[in-house]
Amino acid sequence: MQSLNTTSLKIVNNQLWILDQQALPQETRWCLCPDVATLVDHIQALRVRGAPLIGLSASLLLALLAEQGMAREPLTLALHTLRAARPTAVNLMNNLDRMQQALDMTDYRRAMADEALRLVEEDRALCERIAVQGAELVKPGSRLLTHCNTGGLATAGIGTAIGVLLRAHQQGKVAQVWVDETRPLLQGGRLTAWELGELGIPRRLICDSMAASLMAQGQVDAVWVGADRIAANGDVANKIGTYSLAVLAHYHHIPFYVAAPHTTHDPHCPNGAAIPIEQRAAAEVTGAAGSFGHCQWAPDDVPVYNPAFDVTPAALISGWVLDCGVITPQQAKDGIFQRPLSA
Ligand SMILES: CSC[C@@H](O)[C@@H](O)C(=O)COP(=O)(O)O
Repeated sequence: MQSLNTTSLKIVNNQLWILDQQALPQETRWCLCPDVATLVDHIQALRVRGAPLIGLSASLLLALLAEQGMAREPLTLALHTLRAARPTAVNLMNNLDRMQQALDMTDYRRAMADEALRLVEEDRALCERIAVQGAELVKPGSRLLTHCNTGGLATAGIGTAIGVLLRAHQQGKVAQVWVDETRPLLQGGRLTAWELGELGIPRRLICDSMAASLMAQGQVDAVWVGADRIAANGDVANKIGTYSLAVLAHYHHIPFYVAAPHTTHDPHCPNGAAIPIEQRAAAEVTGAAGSFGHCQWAPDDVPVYNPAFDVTPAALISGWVLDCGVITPQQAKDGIFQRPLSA
């Protein structure tokens, strides 16, 4: 397969490498993904993460395995194993549906390579279109708040919500980005704080619990987040903590925007309650892991609740900023998300 280079995925000599998003920003470490078990482990450990990137990494690995001579039956098994790696982000399932169609073709080896690379190129283009649409909504001098990480690390392109922040910044409209640290896995504190720095976007890190008082002080002009799945009624699953930001934004009359590619939309999922929410290990909440090793502060025997995502009801969303346009609350109420969307 031809070489490929994105911020966090690369193909060199027909091998897939992922940038370890658990090691950043202290260390830039690339990990090899020679087989399905290794990639599933990287995905579950969030070394590869972000809705679009998970789907792209799985598609690229399948294409490489096909090229290396893997037969249809083991490829089908591999596809099903990858599909189950993480349950919430529907981009994984949507990408794998397309890889399944390629696998069904006579020349499936060629078809899978072409499809995986097409998915990467499409994701790059989708990010660009989201950014163009979103930047128009940003007013000059804005202080924007974002949650989790939605940038080049999480996609093949410039990102979703962070892509919007980048284009708006290039247009001179961003005074500052408030970066939620995003407990428990700190995608904001580790990844977004780093990525915005690399992009030269003025940013200031806060603990998640500080957003409310900032809003009360009038220091947040809009909230921009990504999405892992958009249901048929417009409800959105995204990183845990997103819903509380939406409630806070609503109370303080602050616009709350969701930026995502149409590949994050799932018309078969009727509403947020039907979105499968991944539950994760207690150790992520009882302590923290990082370049310093693992540090635990909670008692060993404390019971823990650790959902990786929450659901923001459509009623709290000011606009769904997609590659195919900005969906308004009225359009969502009228059922636009009940039908498939296209680029
Ligand atoms: C462009 S990434 C959009 C979402 O995937 C992002 O906001 C998010 O929730 C990521 O969760 P993660 O658990 O880090 O994969």
